[in-house]
Amino acid sequence: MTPESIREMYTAVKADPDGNGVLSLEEFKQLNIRDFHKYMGSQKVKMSDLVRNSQHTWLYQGEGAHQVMRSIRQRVIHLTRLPPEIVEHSEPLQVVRYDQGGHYHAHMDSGPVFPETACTHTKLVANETAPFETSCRYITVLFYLNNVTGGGETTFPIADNRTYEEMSLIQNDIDLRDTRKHCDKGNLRVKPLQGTAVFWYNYLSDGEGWVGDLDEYSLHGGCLVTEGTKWIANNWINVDPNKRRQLQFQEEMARYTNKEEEDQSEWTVDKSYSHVHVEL
Ligand SMILES: O=C(O)CCC(=O)C(=O)O
Ligand SMILES: [Fe+2]
Repeated sequence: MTPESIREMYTAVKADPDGNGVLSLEEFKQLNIRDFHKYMGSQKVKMSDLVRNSQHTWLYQGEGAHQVMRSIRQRVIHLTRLPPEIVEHSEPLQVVRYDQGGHYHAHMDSGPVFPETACTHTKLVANETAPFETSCRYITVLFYLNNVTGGGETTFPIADNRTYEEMSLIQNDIDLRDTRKHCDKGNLRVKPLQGTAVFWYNYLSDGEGWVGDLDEYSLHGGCLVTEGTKWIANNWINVDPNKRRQLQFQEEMARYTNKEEEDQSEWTVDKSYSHVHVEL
């Protein structure tokens, strides 16, 4: 967005009554979601211009979660052969629904990591300020939850393309990242099949047994759903390419989990005395 289009939007949704160009927390809280939807409708945003056209939610898989959620997590631990604590402290399961006409243009699930980049999952524990942030999704496990009547494949436009250069993604007006128009031209396409999954690494190895640079060949997207509905789920495994920060994060999480267990056992003792009624 340009500064002008932001100002235009603020005026349309009456977001900045004092007109100072900055949206304060108080002004944000006063926002009326209806005004916002009305404004978006009036903008006639083209479907193809949206990076994605889908809905999603998150499902907890940690301790105490439903057995189905726990078993998915266990299977991901076996599949990835990673230390369980790395998987256990990763993001929850993201469940996604695309209706007919839905898509997700080609993208990376995670960003490049420079020395001054923080990972979302470790940034609080690392307690460092950083100008950039990314989700540090080392692995993606994508589950297909249904069979899609038409379209909806997962495309990897440049998978295995050893001669890939960034410019070749857009040639003669053909943008290979456009999953509404050009899925048929990509290098690899996976058809959704209920109960199956695809699994890939978003980062290369650093050659020393740890996470290295972003793997540009992991570019992928969801093709246009031409008929029916598409349901998928994503399990992202977060690892900080900065090993020290990842280990510090794991130690902190272990401390936190142990503390919770201690609190829990105190509570159990309390509970066993709960029938004792003491008159004060
Ligand atoms: O819908 C697909 O097949 C791909 C989904 C995806 O890439 C994502 O959710 O990050
Ligand atoms: Fe993705």
